[in-house]
Amino acid sequence: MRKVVVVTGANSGIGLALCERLLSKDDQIRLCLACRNLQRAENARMALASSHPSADISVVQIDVGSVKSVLQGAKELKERYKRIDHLYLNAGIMPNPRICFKAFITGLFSRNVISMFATGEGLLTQEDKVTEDGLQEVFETNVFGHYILIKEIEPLLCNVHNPSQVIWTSSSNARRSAFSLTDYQHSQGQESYSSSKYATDLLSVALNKHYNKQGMYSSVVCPGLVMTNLTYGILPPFFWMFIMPIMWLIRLFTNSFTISPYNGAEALLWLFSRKTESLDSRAKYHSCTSGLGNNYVQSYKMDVDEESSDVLYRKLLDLEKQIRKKITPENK
Ligand SMILES: NC(=O)C1=CN([C@@H]2O[C@H](COP(=O)(O)OP(=O)(O)OC[C@H]3O[C@@H](n4cnc5c(N)ncnc54)[C@H](OP(=O)(O)O)[C@@H]3O)[C@@H](O)[C@H]2O)C=CC1
Ligand SMILES: CC(C)CCC[C@@H](C)[C@H]1CC[C@H]2C3=C(CC[C@]12C)[C@@]1(C)CCC(=O)C[C@@H]1CC3
Repeated sequence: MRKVVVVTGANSGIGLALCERLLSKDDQIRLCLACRNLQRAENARMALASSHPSADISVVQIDVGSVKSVLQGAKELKERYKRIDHLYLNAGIMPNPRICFKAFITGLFSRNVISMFATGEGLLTQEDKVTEDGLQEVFETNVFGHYILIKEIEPLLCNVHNPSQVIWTSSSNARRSAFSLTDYQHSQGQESYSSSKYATDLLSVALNKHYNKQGMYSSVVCPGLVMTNLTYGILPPFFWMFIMPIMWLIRLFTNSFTISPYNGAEALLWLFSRKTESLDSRAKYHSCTSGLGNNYVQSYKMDVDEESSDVLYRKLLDLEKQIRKKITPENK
């Protein structure tokens, strides 16, 4: 049976590099690019098809920042496939990022300098906004839209005899102190990205608790620091090009400067061939690149506790109910 792989945010950056690497590994897969912009998705599909002419690559329109769009996209997936073997939840945003240069300079002369480069902790703030669904945009895009997608295509993912994998692109920037269960959408603070990635980590643990017995396994990946449209929103491309020699130098001290989308996709690709039984529910699988440019995967225990993960999951179930009522009032 040909494996079905769905990737959100597949038209650029890490998502696109993952698709390219998946097809190079196994061009018998049925690959579906789940993207919000059909033109960008079609361009990506054509680029992938030109290097893998015999591959089965299709597109589905899903804007994870809109529940209506997720419901419509999920309906199309259910019409098209009987099951989904690997669902990569990769789409993500970091809107209006700002660097705190004071924290950067202070960090440079502190003993936490390596960890600062690896996680970006305390260096960035973002400006969030409210979507048409009435949710915080970063939370809806990075977490809730994907959560609804899983719920909608649950029958395609849950099979005890043939388990499926859900793989989240999280981040080393996920931080417990940026997240609060009383403000899990992060409407109050300025670190919505960090908060959303921590929520991803908590949600993945909860999904394993609720779905492993039904044949669905969730894992979390950190791709490292990668040059993509997301990082070009933090500093312009010419600046990153200019400091590239410094980045290679920093790579001698931290393996998290993966830099290219190809390298960043390492752990995502690695998980593709893992047996579900061998996965650790609480591990974050990191793409790593050594000073000499060699790629490998390292797993670290996540800073999550079961109670917080349960509480968040219950809050998401409640929010799901509310949103579904709002969108389809006849179901009241
Ligand atoms: N770059 C880095 O250093 C790191 C990135 N990550 C994570 O990796 C993931 C991929 O990001 P990256 O490749 O870096 O950045 P890109 O901006 O290149 O890719 C993000 C992808 O997500 C898509 N996307 C954004 N919003 C939506 C939406 N509402 N609905 C559907 N798709 C959407 C984008 O589509 P469109 O082209 O239409 O905008 C794009 O395809 C993200 O989750 C990010 O948080 C994690 C750690 C480090
Ligand atoms: C000399 C240069 C390397 C200076 C760059 C300073 C900062 C802009 C960067 C240092 C660590 C970076 C980092 C990210 C963004 C850019 C930095 C803060 C991320 C937060 C990007 C998105 C992620 O998901 C994780 C990254 C961690 C490291």
